[in-house]
Amino acid sequence: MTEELSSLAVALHAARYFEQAALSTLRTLLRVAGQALEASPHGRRGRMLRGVVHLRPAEAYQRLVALEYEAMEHTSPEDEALPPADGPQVALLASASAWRAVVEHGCAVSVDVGLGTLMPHQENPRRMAAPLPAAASFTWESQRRLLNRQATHVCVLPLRMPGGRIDGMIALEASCMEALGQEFIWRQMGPGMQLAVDLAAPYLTGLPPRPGAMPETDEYLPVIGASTASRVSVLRVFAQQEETLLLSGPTGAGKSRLARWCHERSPRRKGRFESLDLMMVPEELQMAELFGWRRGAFTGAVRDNPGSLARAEEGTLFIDELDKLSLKAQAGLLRVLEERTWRALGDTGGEQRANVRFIIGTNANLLESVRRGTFREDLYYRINVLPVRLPPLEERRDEIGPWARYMLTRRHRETSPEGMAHLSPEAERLLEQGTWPGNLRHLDNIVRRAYTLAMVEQGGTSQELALSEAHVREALTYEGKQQGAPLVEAMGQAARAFVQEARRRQAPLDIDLAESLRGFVLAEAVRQVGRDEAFQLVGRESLVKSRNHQKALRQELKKVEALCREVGQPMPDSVAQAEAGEPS
Ligand SMILES: Nc1ncnc2c1ncn2[C@@H]1O[C@H](COP(=O)(O)OP(=O)(O)OP(=O)(O)O)[C@@H](O)[C@H]1O
Repeated sequence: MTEELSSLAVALHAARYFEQAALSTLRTLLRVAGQALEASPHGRRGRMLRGVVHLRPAEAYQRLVALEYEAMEHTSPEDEALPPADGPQVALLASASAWRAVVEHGCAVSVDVGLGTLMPHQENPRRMAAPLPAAASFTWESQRRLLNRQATHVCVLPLRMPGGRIDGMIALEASCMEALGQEFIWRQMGPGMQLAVDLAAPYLTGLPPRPGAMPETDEYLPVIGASTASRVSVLRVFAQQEETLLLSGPTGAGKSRLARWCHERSPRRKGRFESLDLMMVPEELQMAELFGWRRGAFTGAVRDNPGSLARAEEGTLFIDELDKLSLKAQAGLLRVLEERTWRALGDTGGEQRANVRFIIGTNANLLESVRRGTFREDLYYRINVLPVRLPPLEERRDEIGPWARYMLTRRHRETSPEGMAHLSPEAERLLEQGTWPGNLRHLDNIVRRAYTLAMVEQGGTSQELALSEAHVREALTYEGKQQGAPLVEAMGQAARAFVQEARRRQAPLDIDLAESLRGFVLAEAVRQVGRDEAFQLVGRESLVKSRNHQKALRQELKKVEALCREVGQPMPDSVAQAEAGEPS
């Protein structure tokens, strides 16, 4: 092993790209494991299959590299013609349960696929005293997928960073039917292999990806910048899988479109792509929207309705803004994900089987929601199988220009299908320097507004259109004015309503009751983002830190209550919910 480690150190030192470091590491691990297997009692019947490096810092996939044991001798780390990062071989991913296990235990884990067990190697695991119970964490899908590719035993080693953070894992797969249910070779190999992985970890996380051919663009993903290229390569692999894909990223970053792109590249592309945006569905209707209903299931259900799940049968269901799912509907979704069966509301017949691939979108930090108790931990782990984070536009500035040009052409073709639109270099530069809190949606809005200004200037019709810096500048200025206007106007309206009410009444309406506006604002913020975030949103994070925000909320809501009492109106729903402490 010492010799292997020193040649690995030399190879890592020479590596310029992540892929080279990954292949050198896999080659070392597979060679050492292959020799150990040969020398073991299973040597005659067992064989090594492959290794896969998964780089997933901060809970999101960045890169993948796989190496088949058989192909090992034909590739060399010095070879510039490295295997494609998104070749079919990488599609053979290790189990999500294995990821959870290495993160929870902080050490290597042996997987016995036949038994469905995950055994941490260390006697004194980081979090749990006992090995993860098989049924609780190792799913039948993982088991089936591994067995389909002959893998009976898997060793998963964490990519540990200084300080204990785990930024990925390396999975080694072997086939040995005879050893099903038995201690395999991994445990005695573990410490040596972990040393190799610890040696490689800084290179794997620090080296840039190999600059290669950019992934192809298409109508669903018309722009791919250098910074998103490696994510797109990973997504190309994930699109082919059946497991749940979790797309996170800020609002307007393009998650819905990317979900559609994945569907179009999946074996389910002939089926439907169904989208359910939970932001648009009130909590009490979420179960109904998801599962559909039978006539008479509830007041107002006058006819059957199939629901999103049934509509997506044989296709893909994209559930956006998942953090808005109520705890009750979370339980329902978990059941479908685990058992693949469901029943429409009010249906007295048998359960239906779901043949659907799920893609989940969220701009919230779900792990944080788990900590706050508003999102189920078991559901989180069930959907965190193939997580990919879409960065904000700020982190992919190289894409701003190409996106703006694409959006301009797209807008122009809506009016002049044969027309040509041109974005001046100065206009492009101005856009590139801008800040885009609303990401691609925001950029699209500005381009559309600048386009309208240019059109007006050019008399309303033009086959050839030139968008100048002045148009973009004006569109941006207009935006500044627009942003503040609705708020000021709405406050004015509230003031008018207050005065009108005071005039209408026989008794005066005390102006101090106008302070209840603060309560309305807080209740609305709680409804939109939850209690802790609501206080941060309105600049009162210090109250959250000192844990005084519940009390402050109660005080503000009391003023709303006083106003409602005074004018003889019931409390609005958002206020009543915030008061009842219901999660938003
Ligand atoms: N692939 C794409 N092709 C064309 N336009 C796109 C694409 N991706 C994003 N856009 C533009 O950005 C806008 C936002 O994209 P999208 O709805 O996919 O973002 P999102 O991350 O799902 O946002 P939210 O979290 O608010 O639902 C689109 O309306 C469109 O203008």
